Amino acid sequence: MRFVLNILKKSFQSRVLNDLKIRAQFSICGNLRNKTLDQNITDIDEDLLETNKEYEAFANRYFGCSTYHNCFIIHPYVKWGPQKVRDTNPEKQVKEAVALIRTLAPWKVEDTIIIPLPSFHKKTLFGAGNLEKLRNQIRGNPSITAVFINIGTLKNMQLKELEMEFGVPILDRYKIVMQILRLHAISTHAKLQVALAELPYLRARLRKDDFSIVTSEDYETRKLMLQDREQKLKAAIKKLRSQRQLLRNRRKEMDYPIIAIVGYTNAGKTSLIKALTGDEKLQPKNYLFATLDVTMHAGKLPSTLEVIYVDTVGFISDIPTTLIECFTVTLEDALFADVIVHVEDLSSEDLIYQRNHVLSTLNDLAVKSGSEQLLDRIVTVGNKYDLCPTATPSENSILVSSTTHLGIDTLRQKIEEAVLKSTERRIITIKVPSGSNEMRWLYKNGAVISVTADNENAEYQKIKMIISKSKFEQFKHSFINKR
Ligand SMILES: Nc1nc2c(ncn2[C@@H]2O[C@H](COP(=O)(O)OP(=O)(O)OP(=O)(O)O)[C@@H](O)[C@H]2O)c(=O)[nH]1
Ligand SMILES: [Mg+2]
Repeated sequence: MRFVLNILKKSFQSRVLNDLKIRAQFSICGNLRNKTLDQNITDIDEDLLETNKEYEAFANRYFGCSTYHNCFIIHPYVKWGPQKVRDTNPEKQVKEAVALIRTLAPWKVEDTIIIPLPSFHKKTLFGAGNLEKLRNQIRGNPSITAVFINIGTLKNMQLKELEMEFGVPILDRYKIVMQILRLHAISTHAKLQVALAELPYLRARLRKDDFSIVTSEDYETRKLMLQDREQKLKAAIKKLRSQRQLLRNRRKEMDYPIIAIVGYTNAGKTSLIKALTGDEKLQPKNYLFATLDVTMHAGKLPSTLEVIYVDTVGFISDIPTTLIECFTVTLEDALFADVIVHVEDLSSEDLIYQRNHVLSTLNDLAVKSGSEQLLDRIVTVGNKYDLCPTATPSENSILVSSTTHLGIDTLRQKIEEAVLKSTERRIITIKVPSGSNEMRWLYKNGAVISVTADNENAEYQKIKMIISKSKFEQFKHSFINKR
């Protein structure tokens, strides 16, 4: 493989063969053992992801990963009106802002402050009194190297004004989330999506009065550079999309039920899959956006039915839709799942807010893609129950602890019920002659739960098994109708 790669690398010179491996880690199941689903994405221009110096210099000015910061966090919030955020409070939102910065370790938080505002529209964001107070506090503390204003996206004018007022770089949620994604993206797939997510932000920052733009030609060149990059990235992602479609078809052909695990970032999705499958290779991490790649993991349900769990990228509130859209390609896997498991973090102070955010995003995605039926296939899980046994979960949710495995067996049972319903599989008991073709056929095309001797006829055996509606029809057609 490496030899082939080298030849291709040489012959394409500035092009590189990027290897996208969507590897299903079929670790514990009999039938699934040793099967992998590998995909190669080829012919991606290396400039897209690595060596375009001009683009890197331009992007680094805005996303600047080169240095780390000691941040002063300002959480502005609107008390009344349409911009008021519901189901949460400023103190909880500040905690999330702190968690975002900690995810960028060694970045640090120097201090935090909450400021009520009448709206987010003002040129300087804050009124004169607050501005003066903040200016004194920030300029008077030399250890503050950046200010993180905890709102989705600041306007150009606000960035410029505040940078002048405070004398340090100004960051918003888009910038911080981008920074995290840039650091955590490992696979080609994730990197491509992150690269595409950067562009709308950069485009909005591209200004004729930028100090680095001397002539209007500079401005046009950069505009074209962004356009060109966007086209190439979109083409590469389109290719990925069709490859993922192929992969989905292949999975469908294999006829293993697919269970997508979704939820707010850090809710414990990866940990839950680890608990459900026993896959020791999975590494849950206590930071936001630990998972940026969709991975597949095999598991067994109580009846012995083999399923594939899909780990997905976590949701987060208050980031622009352009950023979310870049991850919809990964969420498409969730949309094609047979069952969706929505993991909630019971220990989160912002549980209701996170729940509503996940459900409304799923709802939007389902409506957009015309797959509303998906919303009836959600199993809700209250995770981290060990941390807060007194928490009030949402109705019908299954309480579990992915670390102590409390409630995991009950969850497997619930998932099985949901899978049987959504895939029109059912549990049947059927008598077949021992060692017959019928018996072999059933073993091949269903999940056998148990085999017992038939007391009435020693030549027959009773097979209890799970079988899909279509396979059962096939069985009747090939065997029963011919008896
Ligand atoms: N005490 C306790 N901790 C848990 C539980 N489940 C997960 N955690 C911890 O929560 C943190 C996040 O877990 P992950 O499984 O990485 O969460 P995730 O939802 O996959 O996160 P992202 O991929 O970043 O969106 C880790 O430190 C886990 O050890 C649980 O049931 N109890
Ligand atoms: Mg994860």
